[in-house]
Amino acid sequence: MGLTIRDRLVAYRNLPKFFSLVWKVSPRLTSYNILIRIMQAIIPLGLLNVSKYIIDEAIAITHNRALPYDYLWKLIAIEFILILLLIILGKVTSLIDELLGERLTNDTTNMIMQHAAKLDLVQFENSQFYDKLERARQQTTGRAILLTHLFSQVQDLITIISYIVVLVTFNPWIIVILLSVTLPSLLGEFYFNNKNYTLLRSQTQARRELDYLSLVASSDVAAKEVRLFDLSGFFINRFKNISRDLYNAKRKFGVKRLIISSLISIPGIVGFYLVFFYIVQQVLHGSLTIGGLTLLLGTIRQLGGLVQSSAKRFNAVAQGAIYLTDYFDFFNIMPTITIPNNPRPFPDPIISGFTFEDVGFKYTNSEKWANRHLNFTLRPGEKLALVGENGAGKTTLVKLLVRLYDPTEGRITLDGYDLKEYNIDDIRKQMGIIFQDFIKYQMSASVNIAVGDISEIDREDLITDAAMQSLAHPIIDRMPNKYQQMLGTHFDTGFELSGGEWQKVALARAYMRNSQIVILDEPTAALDARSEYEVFKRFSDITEKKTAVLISHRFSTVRMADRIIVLDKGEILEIGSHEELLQKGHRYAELFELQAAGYK
Ligand SMILES: Nc1ncnc2c1ncn2[C@@H]1O[C@H](COP(=O)(O)OP(=O)(O)OP(=O)(O)O)[C@@H](O)[C@H]1O
Repeated sequence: MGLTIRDRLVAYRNLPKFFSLVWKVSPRLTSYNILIRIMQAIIPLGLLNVSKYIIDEAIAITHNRALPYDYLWKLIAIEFILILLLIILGKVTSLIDELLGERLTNDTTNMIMQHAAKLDLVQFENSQFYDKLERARQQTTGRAILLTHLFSQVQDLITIISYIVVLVTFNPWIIVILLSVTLPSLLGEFYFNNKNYTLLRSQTQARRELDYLSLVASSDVAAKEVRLFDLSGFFINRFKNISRDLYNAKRKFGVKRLIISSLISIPGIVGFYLVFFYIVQQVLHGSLTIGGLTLLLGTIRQLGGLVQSSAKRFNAVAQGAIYLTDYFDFFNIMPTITIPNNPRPFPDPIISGFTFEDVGFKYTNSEKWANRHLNFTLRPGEKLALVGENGAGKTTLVKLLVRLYDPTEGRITLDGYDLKEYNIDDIRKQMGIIFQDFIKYQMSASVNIAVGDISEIDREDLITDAAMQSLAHPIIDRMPNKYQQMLGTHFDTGFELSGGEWQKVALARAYMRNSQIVILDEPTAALDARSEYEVFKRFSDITEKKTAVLISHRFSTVRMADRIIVLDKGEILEIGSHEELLQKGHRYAELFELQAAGYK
C-alpha cells in the first residue's frame, strides 16, 4: 500500500507532538540545535553575497589599478570566516543531533518500558496491541533519524526562502519560470519515493524471512538440529531464492526510475538555461555586474539542489511521522484492571480465604470458556492442588486468583470482599508465584533468585536461605563464581544450567518473598521424580502456615496437598482430599491408577 499525499499530510500532524517530546528530552540541546541551524541556514546566502562583492571589487581593481586593496582583503577575510563558521557549525550540529538522538532513543525506550509495565496481561495477548507495541519499540532508532531529518528540513526551508527573496527582488518571473519547469521532476521525485516506499513495505515479510533464515542457519539454538537433519543447504537455498527475487525487483525499479527521472529533468535544465540566457543579457546591457551574475547563478543552482533534497526528505519525514502514530497510539492504551480510589487494606492474616463465586473466564481472542462455574474456597493455610489434562484451565484459574485477569462472569472475594476492592500491588506482594514458563534471566544466580523480591537484592543471607530451601544452593555452590555466577549462554561468562537446575533456581524466588500465599504452577516439570518429591516435601514443611496452590501432573506430589481440585474443560469435576477422591473412584482415582500402573 502506497502513501497518498493525504496520508503524508495527516502524519505531519504528529510532528508538533514529536517536537515537544524532543524538547522535553533536553530543552538545552534542542535550543542549541535550533539556534545553530538558523545560523547555518542564513550563512550560504551571506557567502553568495560576499562572493559577489569580491568579484565586483576584483574587476573594479583590474580596471583601475590605483584603487586600494583593503576592501578586497576585508571581503576575503569575511568569506574565510563564514566558510570556517559553516564547517564548524556543521560538525557541531552533527554532534548535537547524535547526542540528542541518543537521549531521545533512551528516553522513548524507557517510556515504552514504563507504560508497558502498567498495562494488563490481557492487552499483551491482543495481536493488534502487540503489533503496536512492537512497532513503537522497533522504531526507536527511526525516531533519532527523524529528528535529524526534521531539523535539516526546517534549516533548508529557511535557506530556500532566503534564496527566493534574492531572486524575487531581482525579477519575480525567474521564480515563476524556475518553479514551473522543475515541477515535473519534483513530482517525479515524489512519485518514485512513494513507489520505493511501497516496494520496501511490500518486501517487509520477505526481508523478515531472510533475517529469520540467516538467524536459524547460524544460531546457537538451532545448531544441533541444523547439523543432525543436514538443513544448512535447505536454508541457504531458500535464502538465495528470496534474496534474488528482492534484488531483481529492486533493479527493475531502479532502472525505470533512472530512465524516467532523467527524461523529466530535461525541462528543468532547459528552463535553467533560459533564465541563464536572460541574466547574461542583463550583464551585456550593463544592468547587472559580473558579481551580480555569479550571485544569481549560484543562488539558482543551489536552490535547485535544495528543492530536490527537501522533496526527498519530505517523504522521509512523512514516513517517520507515520511510525510516530504507532508510538503515540501506544501511550493512549490504558490498563483495564484498575485500582479503586480507596482500596481495602489487605488482610494480614487472611481470615476466611479466597472464594470463587461462579467464576467464568474467556480469553479476549477466544470464544471458548477457559474456566466456567468455579465455586470453591481457598482457605487460609490450606495446600490446594490443581490437576487436570493439558488445557483444562489450571493456569487460568491461578491467573484469576492473582488478578492478572478479571473474571468474565462471577466474582472472586477475599475475606468476603471482591478482589477488585483491594490494591492490586498489595495482592501481588502477598503472592509468591512461579509459573511453568518462568524467565531464565541472563544475569547472576543471585539476581535470578532476588527477582522474587527485588527490594531485598542486597540481602545475601535471604538469597542463600531461599536457595537452600529450593535445593538450588548445591548447584550454585559448585559454580566457579557461586552466587555471582552469570547464568545462561548469552554472555561470555555465562554458565548454562540444565532444565531441572534452572527450575530449582527459579523456585527459590517463591521463597524470597515473604508472602501469605505461594503458587507453584508446574515449575517442577523438568525435575526428576525424586527431586520433585523432595522439593514439595520441603515446600509443605516450610510453607506450613502459608496458603499454597500447586499445579503438577505428578500424583506423588499432588497427594501431599490437603485438597485437590480436578478440572476438566475449565470446570470443577471433583474436589476433595487424596483419600476422598480415591474412594469416590471417579476421574482422579482413574488418573492416579493410570500413573501408578506406569511405575509398577
Ligand atoms: N493467552 C491465551 N489466549 C487464548 N486462549 C488461551 C490463552 N491461554 C490459554 N488459553 C486457552 O485456555 C485454555 C486453558 O488453558 P490453561 O493454560 O489454563 O490450561 P492448563 O490446564 O494450565 O494446561 P497445561 O496443563 O497444558 O499447562 C486452553 O484451552 C488454552 O488453549
